[in-house]
Amino acid sequence: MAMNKYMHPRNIYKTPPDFKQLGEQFPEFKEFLKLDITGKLTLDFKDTKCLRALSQTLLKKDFALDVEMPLNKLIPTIPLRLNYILWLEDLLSLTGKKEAIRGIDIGTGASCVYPLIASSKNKWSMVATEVDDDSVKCAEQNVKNNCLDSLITVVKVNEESLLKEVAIEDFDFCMCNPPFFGSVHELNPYYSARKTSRPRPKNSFCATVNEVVVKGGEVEFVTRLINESKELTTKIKIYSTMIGHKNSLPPLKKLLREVEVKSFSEAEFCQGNTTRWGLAWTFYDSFDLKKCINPSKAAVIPCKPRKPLIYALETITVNDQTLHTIDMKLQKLFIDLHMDLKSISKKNNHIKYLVIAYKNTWSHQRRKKREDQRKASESTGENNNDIEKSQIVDTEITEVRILGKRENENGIEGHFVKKLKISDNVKPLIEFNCDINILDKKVVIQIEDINLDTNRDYLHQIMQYIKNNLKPEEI
Ligand SMILES: C[S@@+](CC[C@H](N)C(=O)[O-])C[C@H]1O[C@@H](n2cnc3c(N)ncnc32)[C@H](O)[C@@H]1O
Repeated sequence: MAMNKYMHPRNIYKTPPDFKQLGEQFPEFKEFLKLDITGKLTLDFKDTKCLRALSQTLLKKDFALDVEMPLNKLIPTIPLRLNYILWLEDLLSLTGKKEAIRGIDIGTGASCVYPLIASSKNKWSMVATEVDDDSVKCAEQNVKNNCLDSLITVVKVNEESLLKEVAIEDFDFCMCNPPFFGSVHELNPYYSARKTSRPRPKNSFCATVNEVVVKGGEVEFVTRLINESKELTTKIKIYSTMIGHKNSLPPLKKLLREVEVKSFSEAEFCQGNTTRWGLAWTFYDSFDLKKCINPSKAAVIPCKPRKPLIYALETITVNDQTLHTIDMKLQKLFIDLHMDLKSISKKNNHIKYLVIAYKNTWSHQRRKKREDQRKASESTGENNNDIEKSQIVDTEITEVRILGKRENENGIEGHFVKKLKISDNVKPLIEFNCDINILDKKVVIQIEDINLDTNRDYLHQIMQYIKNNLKPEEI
């Protein structure tokens, strides 16, 4: 139960179920309980029948669901499934839609566990897809047994497509627990030479190969999903998937950037001794998925609302060029600080950037400048005023930037980054939205951090840096 404290804050299994109570309430569960040497009632987690009894009992007790789970198929663990549903609730709340939510569960399995929980808990309408004939039959029976036919439709689909067969109408979201492994070999840690020292899994593992193994593993499976989403774009508001291995995240996030999603969000699902990950993306710009707090962080940080920091340049005279001039100056300022500008939207009197900093480049700037000048004067190497090449290599960030001075069509000189490469494994230090607005002939700059767990001091320091370097008299 090492990671239960990081479970989603609304997950009812944060406090582990009391086996004694459960046994008293459900006699069919009691027969699987054993006394351990300390006299505590326990379950044999290596026995698939015990795992199934626990999952079935929790679904009965907490969701009034009666679910058939064939022993030769994947036995769903309920705390993890609930973590995913709760995260979807958080993501959907960003869209503003509260009722008549419609979703697709790709690969629902024999239990049809996600649609059953989603529709009994939230009254969501679900289309559940599956390729395996036996699983389709069992899933349909489970829907019928729980009288949820009006909310859940099980569809037998073709292996070739993940969404296209069913995403004919519009949906609010899609979800997926993909086969995680690329080969049977990967399944058993003992087969993999690299992992011979790994302990045996604590839980019994029971599933058919097709449920958990797919050619190319989860990266290829989710790559297909991302590529299909690129074609369907706004047909589905939020695309999402579970990820079984952390190292699958970097290539998939890279692909999301390449297909130019409007925003994406990742989550960590912690339960018992297992961690899984979630990835969600959208092609809508009316909501920002980055605003969704990672459930494992929300579980441990107190949630107090944060206000954006505001700098109003009141003394300047606003003309047609003002917004553009400030835009150029701010872009140069962020680029000089080695920050990454992810998205820029420009509308009439408003400009918005998403800014990402990977290291603290804004503190002690004067000292850094003096050191740079000293190094430059000592240097005998090539130094060209127009093109400055610098290669900064540190343990975490590899950044290659070629800065060029150019004039735009309005004759305003600016610096332009030609190439900025940041390793996908590097975690941002701070991500913030920067808004420039012209309101009542005043320019207002507003910055707001996206993740609640970032150090708020950084935002204050960055705002101070902006104030020091963007003086009204210089506009
Ligand atoms: C890891 S299991 C997940 C089962 C269930 N959703 C759960 O969480 O317990 C993956 C499921 O996806 C199904 N599947 C594989 N490829 C599929 C495809 N192209 N379309 C729909 N389902 C697929 C498999 O048959 C399997 O039942």
